[in-house]
Amino acid sequence: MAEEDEESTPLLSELYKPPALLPIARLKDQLLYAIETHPVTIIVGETGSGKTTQIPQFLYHSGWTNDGSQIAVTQPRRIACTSVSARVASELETPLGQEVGYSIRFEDVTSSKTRIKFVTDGLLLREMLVDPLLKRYSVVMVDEAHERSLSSDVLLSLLKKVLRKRSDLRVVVSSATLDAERFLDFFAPEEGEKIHGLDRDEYGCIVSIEGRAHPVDIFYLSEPTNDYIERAVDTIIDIHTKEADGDILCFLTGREEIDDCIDMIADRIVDLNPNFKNLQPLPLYAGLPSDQQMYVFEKAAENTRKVIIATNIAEASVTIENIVYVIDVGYVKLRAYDPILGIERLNITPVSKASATQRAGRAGRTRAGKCYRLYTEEGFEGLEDATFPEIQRSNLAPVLLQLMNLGIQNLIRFDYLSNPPSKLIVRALDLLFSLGAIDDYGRLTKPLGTRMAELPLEPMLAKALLNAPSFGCLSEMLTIAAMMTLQGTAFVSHSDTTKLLERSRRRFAVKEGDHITLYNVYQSFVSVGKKDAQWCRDNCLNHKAMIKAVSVRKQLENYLERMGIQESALQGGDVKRVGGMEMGEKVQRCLTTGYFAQAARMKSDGSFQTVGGETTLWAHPSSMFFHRKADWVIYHEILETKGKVYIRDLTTIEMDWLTEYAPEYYKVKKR
Ligand SMILES: Nc1ncnc2c1ncn2[C@@H]1O[C@H](COP(=O)(O)OP(=O)(O)OP(=O)(O)O)[C@@H](O)[C@H]1O
Repeated sequence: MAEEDEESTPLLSELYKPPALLPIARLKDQLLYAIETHPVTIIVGETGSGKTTQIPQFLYHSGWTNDGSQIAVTQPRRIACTSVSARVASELETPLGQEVGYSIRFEDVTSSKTRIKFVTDGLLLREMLVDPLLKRYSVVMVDEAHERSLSSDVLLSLLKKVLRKRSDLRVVVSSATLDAERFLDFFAPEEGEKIHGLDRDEYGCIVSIEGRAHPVDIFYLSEPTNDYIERAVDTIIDIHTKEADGDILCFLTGREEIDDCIDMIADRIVDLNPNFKNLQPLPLYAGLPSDQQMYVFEKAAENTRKVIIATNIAEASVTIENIVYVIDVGYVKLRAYDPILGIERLNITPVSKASATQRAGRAGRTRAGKCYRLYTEEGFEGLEDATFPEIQRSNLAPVLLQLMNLGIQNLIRFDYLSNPPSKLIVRALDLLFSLGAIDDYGRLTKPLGTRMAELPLEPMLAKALLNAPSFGCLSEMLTIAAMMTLQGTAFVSHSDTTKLLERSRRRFAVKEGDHITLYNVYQSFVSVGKKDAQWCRDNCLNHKAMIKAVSVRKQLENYLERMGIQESALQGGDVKRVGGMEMGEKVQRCLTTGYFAQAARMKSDGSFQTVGGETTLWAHPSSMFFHRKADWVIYHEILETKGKVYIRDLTTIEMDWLTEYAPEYYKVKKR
């Protein structure tokens, strides 16, 4: 740290005693020295050694924020930001949002006092649009870098550039695997080069932390299983009936499996001896509204054992108190984007060793634990070391748009940690070009391209929203965009309320499709005064999610206002339904200008066919066109799961609009 801070640091630093049991406590001075003397420090430590919660506090107490700067700690997932920031705030005995805060898309719980900020890696990338050198931060810690999320990979590349311009910035990369050398090598100056007077050996260092909070015993199957859900249920019941107290965390791959597993547990509880009926299953997956995600952190009722059935969102950084038993089925659902067909596939894939280690690490955090791997030890040895980088299997359009807005022109030769396949880059550039975000020379257009990059929405939705004033439907599109950011969490669905949910969906439905239906949901919510939780329950709506939509809509409106985009219709308070042809058609046309590349036509059997006819698609069960007839539609999302390609959020359109709003795109397609 700078010399003028030194007088105040010893005092502060001595005041702070990290939890004595944590292995990282022994390395505090070594760590602080490493960070002070090297621009880049790579931390390799066992799970639970204290990296995420302690390093930011060490830095805070030793003066890295004395001049008003902040420490950013990035996480690949929102749930890690919210839960770990709450933990660090409580260790520092300060209310969340004061000295310690978090920032995730559309939710900023920080203040002018905030010094330690947990932030999703994607959001920190966005911050760079307004603060390209990240000047407000003295240290950026990229946590869970081994997960190789798309945003954290791109962030590392940009941090490498920023470090060359800022000799005062420190980057800490925390990784759970032995990939440390690779990260170090990525940042280091070339052989013979010096940056800020430092050569290759002086520029970065690796600090390893041995040991963990409490031991975890690992158990394997002697024979592989061919039904891991059933095996997981057996294991849960075995633990519950035979093992000492302590909650259970079981990793499955997705929501459907989680729902099945919870149903199977419920069936099994019926047959259990009355002494063992005290088992409380709780789901945890990304699509669950955030207040429901938070239930898993609450204490179980007295004499009750919690069993949390989760996807890999609970895999890293989070600590759920009292988890003693972890069950790992050994699989994860990974997204893989097909650049030829433009489809995202959700493939069930074996986990990597790094993931398996992280999963086991969710036990043994507050006491000794056990991890049951539902595969053999040989199976474990055969796993890949680390997860395949997301940048090599994603739709890159959103991130490339942001990179271009940061002034990075040559996206092919950009300094990636792992190069994305050129097909992915080409597909993304094609899409951005057809949306009008880039010109013939691959430069961002002004103002459309830059505005699309600035809006925190994916490019097609951003384009439709920006086009709304010209159709006279800005107010409606703002609402629709806000509702789309809820990603399907507006309606609450439990298997026991399916019928009720269908009835409620029908109440809001209009023939134009899902987008305007969501608009009607929002308008009805506003018309009952926004506060009525009972009204939401009666309509199978999630009250918290609806409140969020109101806040998101306001934030989007502010973005547009800053861009000078307003519309007289924006007075608010208009609760008239937009089912009538006139406004409906405006919205349909406006959506077509953003989503023309995702158009399909319904066939007589109820399936859909893409424009080129290459792929058969099915309306997702959450869409009104799961049951109803349509002709041409545009859709928001396309996902293949278990060999079937689903489209979500559909709106009907006229075929002619495709050539009217995207003549170039459809000319090329016909050839
Ligand atoms: N919410 C919490 N409640 C109780 N103890 C906690 C909580 N959060 C953290 N801890 C304690 O602090 C330890 C270190 O947690 P931390 O998240 O800093 O570890 P880490 O090294 O970053 O691990 P990982 O890479 O697995 O996230 C835990 O093992 C646990 O003992």
